[in-house]
Amino acid sequence: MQSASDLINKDNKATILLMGLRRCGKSSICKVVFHNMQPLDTLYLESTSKPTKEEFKSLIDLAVMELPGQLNFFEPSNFYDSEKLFSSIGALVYVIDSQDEYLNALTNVSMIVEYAYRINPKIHIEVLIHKIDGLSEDFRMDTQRDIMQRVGDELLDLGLEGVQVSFYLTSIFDHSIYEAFSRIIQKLIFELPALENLLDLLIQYNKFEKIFLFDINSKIYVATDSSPVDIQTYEVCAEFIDVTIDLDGLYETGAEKLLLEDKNNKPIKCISKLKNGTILYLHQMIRGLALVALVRIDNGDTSNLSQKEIDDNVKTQLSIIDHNVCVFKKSLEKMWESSRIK
Ligand SMILES: Nc1nc2c(ncn2[C@@H]2O[C@H](COP(=O)(O)OP(=O)(O)OP(=O)(O)O)[C@@H](O)[C@H]2O)c(=O)[nH]1
Repeated sequence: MQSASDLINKDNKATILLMGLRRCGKSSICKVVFHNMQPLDTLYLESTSKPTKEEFKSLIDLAVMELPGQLNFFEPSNFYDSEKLFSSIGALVYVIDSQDEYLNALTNVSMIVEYAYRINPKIHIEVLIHKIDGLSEDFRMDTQRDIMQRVGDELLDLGLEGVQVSFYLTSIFDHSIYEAFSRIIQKLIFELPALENLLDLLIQYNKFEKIFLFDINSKIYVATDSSPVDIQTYEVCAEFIDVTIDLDGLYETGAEKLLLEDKNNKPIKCISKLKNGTILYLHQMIRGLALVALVRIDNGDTSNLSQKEIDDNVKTQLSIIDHNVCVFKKSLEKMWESSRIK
């Protein structure tokens, strides 16, 4: 398995490089995921003419670079030294516009993968089959199969049969782009197995059904427990963050408080009971992260209990959860202090 220490670039950051042909959607993805731009507003984005680099602080410090589609990557460039660039990045994310004729993109991605892999064999190669909102369910699957097959064949022709390429169906108009970026960023987190173990322990000793460790600003989850992710559960938990921020804004001095780290402030917590009895639980962590979980509290046979006794039981169980989450937060702090990528 790849060691994440190999992904640290000169600035000690995990770097993601976004590439793809013109108008495939690279800037839109950056704006929607990292700057909360409304997807429809991306219609007015101008074509990018120079490479851009943005930095984000989350559990790890992350840099996202975008190479404009109009640059011919294989021509000498004033903007970057491609050899240095590829040797310093953790993940290459290549975006393919699935609504457009994509054969050129497939040849382009294969050439880039060959080049990148030769310079940096540890690089993660991720292909986004993007703008799938315009395709029917059946056609999405056909397109994915076709692209995977053709990319596989091209790489085989180039003698690169061992290269691991991951494919994701994405759109900025739903949560698929967040899910894809969550999985990509997780590959750059050295401590991920340890984090997952801790989250599994939380599930084991509490009434959690599912836990996500979210980056509050982007709604990317940097870790989750080992049970499979169901997109609806993700959506409910991600939207709960917005609700919490809005509510906090009503009662506190500013919603941005949740995004900032202030040791003197108490961490923000929010609990909400859904109609089906499930409880949504949010607890602010370190570095702009929040633990968001679905909790199912089982009151057992309540026929002989008064409403007050039932409520007291729920309160007790929530206090135990609070205590355990605080212990998790301390472990997270320790983990981050000794983290290799900061
Ligand atoms: N339907 C649909 N349109 C999208 C999606 N993502 C981006 N777009 C649209 O695609 C167009 C091009 O998007 P950009 O983000 O400017 O593309 P780019 O790859 O950065 O383009 P260059 O800067 O020229 O390299 C815009 O009109 C976006 O609104 C998507 O998921 N679905």
